[in-house]
Amino acid sequence: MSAVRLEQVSVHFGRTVALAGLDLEVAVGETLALLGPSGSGKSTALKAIAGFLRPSGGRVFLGGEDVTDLPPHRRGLGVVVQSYALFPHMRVFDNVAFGLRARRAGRKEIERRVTEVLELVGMAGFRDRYPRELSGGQQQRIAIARALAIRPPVLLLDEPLSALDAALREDMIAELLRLRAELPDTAIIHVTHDQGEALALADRIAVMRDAKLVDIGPARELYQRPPSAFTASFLGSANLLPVRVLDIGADTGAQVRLGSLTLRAETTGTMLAGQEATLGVRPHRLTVHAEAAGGLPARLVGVQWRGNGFRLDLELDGLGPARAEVSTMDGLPALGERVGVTVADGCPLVPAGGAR
Ligand SMILES: Nc1ncnc2c1ncn2[C@@H]1O[C@H](COP(=O)(O)OP(=O)(O)OP(=O)(O)O)[C@@H](O)[C@H]1O
Repeated sequence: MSAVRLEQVSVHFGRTVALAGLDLEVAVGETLALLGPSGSGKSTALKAIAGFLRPSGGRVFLGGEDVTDLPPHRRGLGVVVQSYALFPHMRVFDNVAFGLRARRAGRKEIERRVTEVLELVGMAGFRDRYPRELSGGQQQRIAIARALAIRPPVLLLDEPLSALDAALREDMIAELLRLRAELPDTAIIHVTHDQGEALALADRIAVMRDAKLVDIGPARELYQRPPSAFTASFLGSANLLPVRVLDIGADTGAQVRLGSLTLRAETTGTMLAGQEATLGVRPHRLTVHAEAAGGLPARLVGVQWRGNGFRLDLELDGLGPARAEVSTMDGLPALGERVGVTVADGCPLVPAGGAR
């Protein structure tokens, strides 16, 4: 049985359609990331599951039970939002005990359970502090402990790391991975617009756009073989380059023509020789060099230093803009000059439709 199931859930705010007939199923113990650009409906989907808003249509099931008409506190879920939302006047212990007290748990059970979840998030020594005496990361750990105290079968996380700085976010990703391993029966739905977070944490990723689900699948599969151009560019920032399919091999993939280059490409779905198609080329799969060295002729129109390397904006002759990532600028022509660009073999062909 699934932990969460949405059947054709729609949410309208006046004339805005925030969610358009979403079907979604999350298994017991599974971590699903809801990924998509701002305004795509991720938070709305999460709020419909939590019961914070009532769908205009469709049904929400938890553990097989129809909870569409139940208020949030009767759904028994753990919820963590971006801005910790701890009670400022309560010590850590009382914050974490809140849900248990609301459920009239006994004093001994509260003591045992709060101690247990504070240990789980590595905050056992902080039980007597007030939220203002904690760092952002520590507050977010307490918010997670508070959500887990009632042993919810489903944990809903709405951008829980977005208020944290980059280094802390890395720590918290490691923390959430550890937590996930310790809670094998808890389903987690994690709303994020950060593809790195989704790839690191999720078993499956659901990509949303304009109130709809675009693609859903195992994280690695979606990344390596994106089923749509939108997912290719959103999950991995792929350049979408026009190619012609020259030949399809049984298991060697396809041979494609990109400008003056002939390349080997991975196929998804059915492709036919002679067909026009789109190649999804991630920035690190482009190599940039002097124009005389061959490849696709282009102009270098932007250079950004990113600490661990450079991001290059290119204008490919006749093919449009593309982005590359290189570790060094040594030996590369200067900004504004002509360059040659080569593309690695093995990039995926992306089915037509759903372009950026
Ligand atoms: N309470 C509301 N009243 C009116 N419109 C709303 C309300 N909440 C959300 N919307 C609209 O619904 C759409 C989906 O919003 P939602 O918050 O679900 O997006 P999101 O994908 O979570 O975005 P973000 O990543 O920016 O949080 C947006 O167009 C938004 O403006």
